[in-house]
Amino acid sequence: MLELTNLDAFYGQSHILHDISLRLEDGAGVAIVGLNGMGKSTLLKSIMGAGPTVRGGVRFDGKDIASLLPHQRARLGLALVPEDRRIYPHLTVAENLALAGYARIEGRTPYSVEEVLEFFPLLKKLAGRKGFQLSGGEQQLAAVARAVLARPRFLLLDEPTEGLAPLIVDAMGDEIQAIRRREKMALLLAEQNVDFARACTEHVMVLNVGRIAFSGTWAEFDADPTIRDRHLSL
Ligand SMILES: Nc1ncnc2c1ncn2[C@@H]1O[C@H](COP(=O)(O)OP(=O)(O)OP(=O)(O)O)[C@@H](O)[C@H]1O
Repeated sequence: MLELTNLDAFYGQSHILHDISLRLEDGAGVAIVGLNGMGKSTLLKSIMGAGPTVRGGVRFDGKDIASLLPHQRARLGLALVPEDRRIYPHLTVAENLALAGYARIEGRTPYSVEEVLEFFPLLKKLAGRKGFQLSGGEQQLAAVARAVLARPRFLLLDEPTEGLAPLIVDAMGDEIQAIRRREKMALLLAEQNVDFARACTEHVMVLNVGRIAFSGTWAEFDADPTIRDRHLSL
């Protein structure tokens, strides 16, 4: 289980996240929604220990991991796919995936490249293509697949649908749901696309200027349209 208690995050003097508490049980799916600049990416990076300065509790299976380096958190089973994708442009899709096989998670055997390509049929057709020959959406799929290959327990996805065509968004949603079911992989998804987020998760948290403005199930979120109007409309 991943647990944040009274977490604050800073970039230099800028205080970005305020008093965030969150529990993500094994296998659970939580979406973090909110407009641009509300702190979604900062929250994921804070969990990974990759960027902001963090104050407060970050616990994994009851152990304090707040002082661990990102690669040490990765070895415990946390995986972050950042917004900017970072696929190696001069390696093929299959080679990009193969690299992830070296990132071992304690107690887990990674999938083979072939197995992961079976989970992502769209990528299978592109296995021999180099990173720079892929569309933005295909690169994003490859980045998600690369994270999945190591079989993380907690997958942190930062706006995977940003700028993608609706067909790829649908395919990605189906694939993420299928993998979650198969692996019991927990998902923390930062998203602006509420429909995609709803399809992939069971719970939702709304961030507003670095604070939790709402936390509940999607049914609770849908039952009160003022949440959406107040926090998700421009
Ligand atoms: N490296 C940084 N240094 C200083 N401030 C930053 C840095 N990265 C983000 N910020 C600021 O932190 C705040 C939260 O940004 P963050 O990227 O977490 O928001 P977000 O909700 O993920 O937005 P988006 O949907 O645009 O990615 C913003 O005010 C942003 O300008």
